[in-house]
Amino acid sequence: MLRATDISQSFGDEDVFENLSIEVDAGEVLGVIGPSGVGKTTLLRALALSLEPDAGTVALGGTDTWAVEESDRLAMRRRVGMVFQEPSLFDASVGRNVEYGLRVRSPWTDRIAAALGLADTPDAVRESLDVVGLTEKTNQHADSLSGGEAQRVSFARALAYDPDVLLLDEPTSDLDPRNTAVIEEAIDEARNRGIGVVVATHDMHQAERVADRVAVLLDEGITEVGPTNVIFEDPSDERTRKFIAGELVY
Ligand SMILES: Nc1ncnc2c1ncn2[C@@H]1O[C@H](COP(=O)(O)OP(=O)(O)OP(=O)(O)O)[C@@H](O)[C@H]1O
Repeated sequence: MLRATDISQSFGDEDVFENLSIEVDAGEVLGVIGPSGVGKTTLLRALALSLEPDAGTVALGGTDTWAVEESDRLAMRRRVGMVFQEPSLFDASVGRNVEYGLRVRSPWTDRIAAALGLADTPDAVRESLDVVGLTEKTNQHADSLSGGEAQRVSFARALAYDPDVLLLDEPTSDLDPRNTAVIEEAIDEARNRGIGVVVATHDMHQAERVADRVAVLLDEGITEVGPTNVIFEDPSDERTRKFIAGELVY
């Protein structure tokens, strides 16, 4: 579905990663774990097509995203949803915030819907808010939400437009256990819908709970990628083993 091949990125004289390859399939959750500052966010920005890597390719559905016209790349970018560590909602209702991802409504379609007496909230908005347990807050203003609820709305917004791939950058690092559990269930639901999900997290337990496969990103690049139970119980790379055991000090 989404595949980065031999990508390299540096900022000034700092190499973030070199010749890194990673892929996520439809309907699988890939965890990316690694210490803070190792380049998880940079990797996700490359996968989101918002950063063109210095070298290598990023292909979506087999098409090299940086070899196509800008307009085609923009269309491809819309097939990749992203949820950041900090939720950022607009100055509008919860429903409007989620609906933004759909980009199908306009004042004109609003007027038609009102004239015909149709429901004001599109099904995709209702269903996405249902996944994160917030349908009852559809008409509430976004600025009245708690941080955890705001993050759940950010997730619903990304889910609403049915992306092929969903990239989550430390989606629950500021959340309490209850909101974290809701997001993790929503990740499950995204997988069930056939979406390829990449979750970057420094919380190894979260990766163990939600991921089908895990990639371990250390200073040397990706030391190992494999099924979650193998990475946590029987890694083949010594640096992976040390990282999982908490023996690598950063
Ligand atoms: N736009 C940029 N310009 C310069 N340096 C950058 C830029 N983006 C990232 N970096 C540097 O690249 C390195 C990797 O950063 P990145 O945010 O990708 O790491 P991370 O693993 O996501 O860290 P964290 O878990 O703390 O968010 C850091 O040293 C960071 O300072």
